[in-house]
Amino acid sequence: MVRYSALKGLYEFEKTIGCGGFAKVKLATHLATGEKVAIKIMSKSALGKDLPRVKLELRALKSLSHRHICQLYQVIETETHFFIILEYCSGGELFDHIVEKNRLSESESRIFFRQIVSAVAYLHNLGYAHRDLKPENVLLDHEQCLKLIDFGLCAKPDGGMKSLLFTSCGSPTYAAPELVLGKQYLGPEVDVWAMGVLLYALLCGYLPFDDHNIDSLYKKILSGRYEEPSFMTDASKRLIRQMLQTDPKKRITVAELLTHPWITNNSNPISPYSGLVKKQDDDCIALMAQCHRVMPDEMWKYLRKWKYDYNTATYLLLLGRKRRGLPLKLNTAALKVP
Ligand SMILES: CN(C)C[C@H]1CC[C@H](N2C(=O)NCc3cnc4ccc(-c5cc(Cl)c(O)c(Cl)c5)cc4c32)CC1
Repeated sequence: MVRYSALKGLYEFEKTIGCGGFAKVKLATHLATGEKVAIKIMSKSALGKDLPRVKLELRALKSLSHRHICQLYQVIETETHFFIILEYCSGGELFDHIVEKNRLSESESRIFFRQIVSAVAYLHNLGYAHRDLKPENVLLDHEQCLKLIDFGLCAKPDGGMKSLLFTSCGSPTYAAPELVLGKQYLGPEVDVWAMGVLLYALLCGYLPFDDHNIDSLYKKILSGRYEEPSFMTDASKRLIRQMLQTDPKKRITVAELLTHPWITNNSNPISPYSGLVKKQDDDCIALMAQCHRVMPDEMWKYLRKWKYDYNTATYLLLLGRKRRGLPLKLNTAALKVP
């Protein structure tokens, strides 16, 4: 096990929980609170030309705060590595959840899909597009609550969401026709298509467009034709058709999804801001102030700068403990005075 000295005394590594592209993700313990975290480790030399992607992902993660988006706690950069400390999602990938249940009922699919729509609407309202939405990038936490991850392809086109993006990215199976054609495209429409593929996978247990041969896969995507199994209700079929619309201009928008009857189904429309998680909490601030031997307002003045240092991680993890009704405690040995 390589000793990462930059995290000594702050985090204790347990095991590798996944590898994606140029990153390794390890399970670790945040020593001041004892809470579990996921640490995404990237070696700068291995990143090479992908280094800007990390900067993009970090800029996105630092501005995101939503219950259905994996929360960033801390960023540690050394000469050789990036360590991105993230919310641990103990429920694993949504993909595995679907596979083990074969497929989900319409009502269970709706519960999950509402959370995805809320997270993507929040992203789009901030001018971001995820561009790599797929079941592997949707995780579950200990309460079966969904968390969107992997913002490495996240785009915030400088001209806002109207300017066109070019880089074809993400996985071909979830790629919209305009992406497959290498056409100019707008981020949000590409996310809506991928959400259509995701909802289809929830309801059917398999993908609308799939083929081991990439060219026949592309042909299927461009045709926009897919199977509508008999167990799908007419309402589900209609919604999927509106999302898997090959013409991006005719495709339903996330804003329309928020109030779509299949989505609301007589319950309240989804607010894209639901579950904002970063807020001022006096109990957590008081505990940290006491440990640092400073006044609470001094502590909050420091915390609200959101430096994503060890104190940000400690504060956000204490917030999570409080939300779960757990006692607030700190192991001061691990806490560094600011
Ligand atoms: C490209 N994908 C396939 C790579 C795999 C890597 C391991 C992941 N993972 C598990 O496999 N099981 C458990 C598990 C638990 N908590 C996690 C918390 C955060 C992230 C995470 C968050 C962000 Cl923001 C991000 O960018 C990345 Cl790469 C990962 C992954 C977690 C995780 C799933 C995706």
